[in-house]
Amino acid sequence: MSTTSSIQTIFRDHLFAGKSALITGGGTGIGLRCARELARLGAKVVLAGRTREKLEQAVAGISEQGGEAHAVVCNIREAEDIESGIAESIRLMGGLDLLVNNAGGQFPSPAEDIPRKGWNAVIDTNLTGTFFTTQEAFRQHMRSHGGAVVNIIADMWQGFPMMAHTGAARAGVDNLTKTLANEWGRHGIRINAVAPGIIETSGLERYDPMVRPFIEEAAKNNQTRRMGTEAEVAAAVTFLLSPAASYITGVTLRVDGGQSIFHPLCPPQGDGKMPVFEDTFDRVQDGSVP
Ligand SMILES: CCCCCCCCCCC/C=C/C(=O)SCCNC(=O)CCNC(=O)[C@H](O)C(C)(C)COP(=O)(O)OP(=O)(O)OC[C@H]1O[C@@H](n2cnc3c(N)ncnc32)[C@H](O)[C@@H]1OP(=O)(O)O
Ligand SMILES: NC(=O)C1=CN([C@@H]2O[C@H](COP(=O)(O)OP(=O)(O)OC[C@H]3O[C@@H](n4cnc5c(N)ncnc54)[C@H](OP(=O)(O)O)[C@@H]3O)[C@@H](O)[C@H]2O)C=CC1
Repeated sequence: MSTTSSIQTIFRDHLFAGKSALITGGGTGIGLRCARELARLGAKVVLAGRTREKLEQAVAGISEQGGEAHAVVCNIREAEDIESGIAESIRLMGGLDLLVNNAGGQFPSPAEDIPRKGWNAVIDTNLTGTFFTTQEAFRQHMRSHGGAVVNIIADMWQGFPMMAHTGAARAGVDNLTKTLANEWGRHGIRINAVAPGIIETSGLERYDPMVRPFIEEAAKNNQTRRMGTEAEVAAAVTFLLSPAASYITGVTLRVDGGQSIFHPLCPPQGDGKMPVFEDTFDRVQDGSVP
């Protein structure tokens, strides 16, 4: 497979040559950025999600940039979808070495107003869906071949006001990350997590526009004084999947500009002096760099 050499990221070419990666929620946002990075570095990728059109558009973008990508329609809230989606991914790629459990979402609501159906939807997606996707990857491939898994969670370290459901689910995944790292290390499997702060993605656009000012205000409460980029999260995920992290398992890496260490005695100030890390995927795609 050839890759488009003009795309610049922090990782060396062919880092994942011969590897197969499944990214849930890979059709958009952070998941798509991870998929593009892994494909650029030589991995075959499967993008899984519920919406075929989004997946196919994403696959076409990766193919145009010289990567090998496939779409698998799969709702991680459905046990049968997970089982068939993992089987299809293994069939398409010839294996499954890397798994990014990125599919997820929630809605803002005061805890007292969360309806049972909404609570269940968020737990089923973020906690139960993540667990059974990982279990199925283990049963169908990783138990006998090893692998590396990264779970995407969130900054819920001080609780998650207005998002009690996702706070509980993501804390569960943080704990699962440690349990599975302990249980499956003997099979050559590493499992880690990444906990993003507030990241500028298509996902934020799915919230009611009335929520946007709150998100922008909240995003100043970190040492960079800005939202994170998809590239900054994807770089952390890629590192944890790579051989450079071969002695790391069971950890959660916070990619939040220091949001989760906010301290009232020294709150973030100023305009933010830390540079943004951006790759050049978008600029190559829109033609602004060759
Ligand atoms: C006011 C201040 C708020 C401040 C908050 C600041 C927080 C900033 C930090 C942000 C950090 C995280 C960001 C992200 O993760 S963005 C990326 C993820 N993407 C999303 O979250 C996408 C948006 N969410 C959804 O798609 C849905 O919420 C959901 C996760 C539930 C999945 O939807 P799905 O389509 O699968 O399910 P349904 O639509 O059938 O919904 C099932 C039931 O869920 C309840 N529900 C859903 N949406 C709402 C809502 N907006 N309000 C209340 N209840 C909701 C409801 O019971 C649904 O069933 P019914 O429709 O039958 O009633
Ligand atoms: N952006 C941010 O600030 C933060 C994001 N995160 C988390 O990062 C992850 C990626 O979010 P982001 O890229 O921002 O947002 P997106 O909404 O763009 O990504 C979520 C993806 O998950 C897919 N998805 C949702 N539900 C399911 C399901 N039941 N089965 C399969 N796929 C599903 C969606 O596709 P489809 O709807 O077509 O199925 C979509 O592609 C999410 O888990 C999110 O909660 C965490 C902290 C902060």
